[in-house]
Amino acid sequence: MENKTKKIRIGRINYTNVWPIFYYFPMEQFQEEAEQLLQVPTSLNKALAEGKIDMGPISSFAYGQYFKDCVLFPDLSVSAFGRVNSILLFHRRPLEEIVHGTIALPTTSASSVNLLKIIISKYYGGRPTYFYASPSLDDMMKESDAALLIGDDAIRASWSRSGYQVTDLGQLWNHWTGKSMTFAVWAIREQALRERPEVVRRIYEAFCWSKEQGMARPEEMIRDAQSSIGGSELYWKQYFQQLTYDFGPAQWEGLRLYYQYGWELGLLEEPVSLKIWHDNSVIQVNE
Ligand SMILES: C=C(O[C@@H]1C=C(C(=O)O)C=C[C@H]1O)C(=O)O
Repeated sequence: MENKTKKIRIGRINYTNVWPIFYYFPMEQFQEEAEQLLQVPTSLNKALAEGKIDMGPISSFAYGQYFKDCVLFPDLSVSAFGRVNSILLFHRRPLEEIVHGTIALPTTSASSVNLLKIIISKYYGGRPTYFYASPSLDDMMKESDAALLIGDDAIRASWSRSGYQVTDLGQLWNHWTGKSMTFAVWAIREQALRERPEVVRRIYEAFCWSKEQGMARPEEMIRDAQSSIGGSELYWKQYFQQLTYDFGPAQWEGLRLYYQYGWELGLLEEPVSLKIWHDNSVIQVNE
């Protein structure tokens, strides 16, 4: 029997990058059954770990930390096969020269912060000093050689003519590995899945429907992004087109490599297994 009194709490990342999946999400259909919490990724990661939300997008790195309690939904993610345009490292000198320097990391991110650590360690042999800071480029750069920004903070900073060199981490990952990188995954706590399988299935189907709508008619979403953040119609059109919202074998392959490196470098405590929801059962992806 489903426990019908308990609402499903859905997290929502407060960046434009999730709009193609959330923009048309019919929340009004779930008024009695679900509620939404809008936060930056690290707050949602913590909320999911503590059981304060049940499902929604979290940092892919956070799934690597809490995978024992969670399952991932197929076909939903924020990924890129190359450029992301909103996971950006700003640096004063060429990358090769700053990999032993001081790098400021945003408190909002888990996936990208660890992606940067992996790339610098694995591919540049660097050992920088990292420190965490609020996502403000000017403040971050006061005492560092480089600063990482994600989401809308990165987009705004990329328009600011700061004079810094800019490296796109999605592009860098793809350059070194030839693979896709997944930044956000759609997770569900296994407990919620056990307690409310039917409503969870309907919410998942509504997300898939919303994603189809977002892909098929992005015009209103693009106008909305222009008026709330700025930028041209072309900018947003390309931004949403360059991101991938799927989560299938190509994304799993890139993510598995990311988790493997994360484990090898001691960023993750143990090897991560990818558990994917399928029609109310769970499939383990090994290869
Ligand atoms: C593509 C992005 O990915 C985001 C990056 C995250 C992270 O670094 O932890 C988490 C969620 C994603 O939405 C972005 O910030 O633009």
